[in-house]
Amino acid sequence: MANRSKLKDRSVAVQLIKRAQQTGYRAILLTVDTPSLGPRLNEFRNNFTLPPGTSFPNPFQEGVEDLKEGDGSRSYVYSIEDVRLAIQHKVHGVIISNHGGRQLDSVPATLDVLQEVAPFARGKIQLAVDGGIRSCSDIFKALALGAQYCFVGRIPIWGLAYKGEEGVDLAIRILLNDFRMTMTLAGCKSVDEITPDYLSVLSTEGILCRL
Ligand SMILES: Cc1cc2nc3c(=O)[nH]c(=O)nc-3n(C[C@H](O)[C@H](O)[C@H](O)COP(=O)(O)O)c2cc1C
Repeated sequence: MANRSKLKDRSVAVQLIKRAQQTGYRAILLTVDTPSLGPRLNEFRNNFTLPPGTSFPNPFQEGVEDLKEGDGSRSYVYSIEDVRLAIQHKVHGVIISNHGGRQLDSVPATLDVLQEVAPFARGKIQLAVDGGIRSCSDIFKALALGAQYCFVGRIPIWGLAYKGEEGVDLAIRILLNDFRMTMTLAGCKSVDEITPDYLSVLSTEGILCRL
């Protein structure tokens, strides 16, 4: 099979899922919004490449070139419709993510999407969010808007660059300690107490509303 056509071949995905199942994995996480890599100018400017000897061994033996030609047959949206489909197909959870703002310019901030979809998802499916989470108060806002989970990408990477594994551990500990402090200062004794009542939102008309 020509290497480039692999992503279009659904049987490759089926094989991967079967391998994961046989190996004992109990969950899989699917990225549905990368039919092709976006124009990542920062990565181009920084000459971002995988270090020699690193590759994507699961789908391809040969390297990352495969990702440059996408599978346009997979459509995607970034909205309630995604969540509705996920519920319909009995998916356990959705991560609202914009790949850290690296994939498509001008997509909405993930917190704004979360605010839109959370009322629809409540009680039906779990929500996680990432993209632009830089501080403990960002986590607090995400939980207040209705996320059950909040992920970070760059923060552990910065820790890694600073001091390897120890740096990652430090970055996560700082974030968690600060998050506990934010809860204390906001007067929340448990995560369940973090609700939209703690937020003020500026509407598109410039009006400051209490949620
Ligand atoms: C250098 C870098 C490489 C990434 N590679 C992938 C990837 O291969 N697949 C993926 O789904 N997300 C990838 N991401 C996105 C992260 O999983 C995550 O969604 C994002 O970094 C969260 O945003 P934040 O960095 O603002 O916290 C990458 C992010 C960075 C910064």
